[in-house]
Amino acid sequence: IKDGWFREISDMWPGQAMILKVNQVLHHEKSKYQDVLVFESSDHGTVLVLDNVIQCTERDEFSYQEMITHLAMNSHPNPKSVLVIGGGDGGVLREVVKHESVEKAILCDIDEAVIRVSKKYLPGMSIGYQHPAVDVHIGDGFKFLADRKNEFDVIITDSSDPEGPAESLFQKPYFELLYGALKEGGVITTQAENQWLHLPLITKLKKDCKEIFPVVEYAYTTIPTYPSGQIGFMVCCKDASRNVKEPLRSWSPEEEEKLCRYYNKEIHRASFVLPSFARKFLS
Ligand SMILES: NCCCN[C@H]1CC[C@H](N)CC1
Repeated sequence: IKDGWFREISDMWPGQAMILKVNQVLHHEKSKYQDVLVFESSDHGTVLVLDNVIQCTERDEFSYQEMITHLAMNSHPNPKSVLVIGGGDGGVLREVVKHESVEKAILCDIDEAVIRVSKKYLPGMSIGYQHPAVDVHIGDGFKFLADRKNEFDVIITDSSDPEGPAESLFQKPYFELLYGALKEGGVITTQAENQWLHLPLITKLKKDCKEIFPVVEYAYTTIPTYPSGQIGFMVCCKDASRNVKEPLRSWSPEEEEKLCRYYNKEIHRASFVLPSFARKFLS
């Protein structure tokens, strides 16, 4: 932070940077895995930063948390057991438990500091931890999955970027583990980066996933404070006949209004529609 501004400078998005005005720093520590910073911004609410990368701001986190969750949950006929890998801020859990079918929601994040800090400074997201169906496991998602077979209907990988603790969550062995941990007809979504910045990585990710899952589709959402203003998701299903681009289940318009600020059944469909420069690599 310099002269009252936070700059998200990284070699993952060379030559550009999101910059947010800082009112005050609320917390800063070196956890076992990463640098953890929380600050009050002038216009984006409280902001969580890990290793100098914006993870979420109160102003626009709902876009990412709703889309990564409901693209998966509404592509499954009856999701009862759900696993979140990463997601320590609790936002995805908050979205998962909006589905009445959920009987068990496990969250596995490697860094206890993110959970601790989110419970203290991000109440609107960490509210997800309060639901009775939720269990929290601190550990490496890769290891957690290794001995879980045929257990989950939906697995959501809400990760940071490939540079850092989440590196293994972008490689093919991880997707083999996801496949094995899913029950029949299971669905996964993963944080799959930005089509303007990471097209080669996303192309490789889709290729790897297609060697494991019969259904693999890339979708994206708009989110102002992420690099280049959007982030994508890989949506995969074990059931070859499932069209994840169409919501299998949906809320009524009234319920949608009450439950979500970004996700709706039309945007579920629209999120898979890609610009030509990306479509030729990702379809
Ligand atoms: N629930 C927190 C979201 C973490 N995902 C982010 C995606 C974009 C990245 N540059 C940083 C992490």
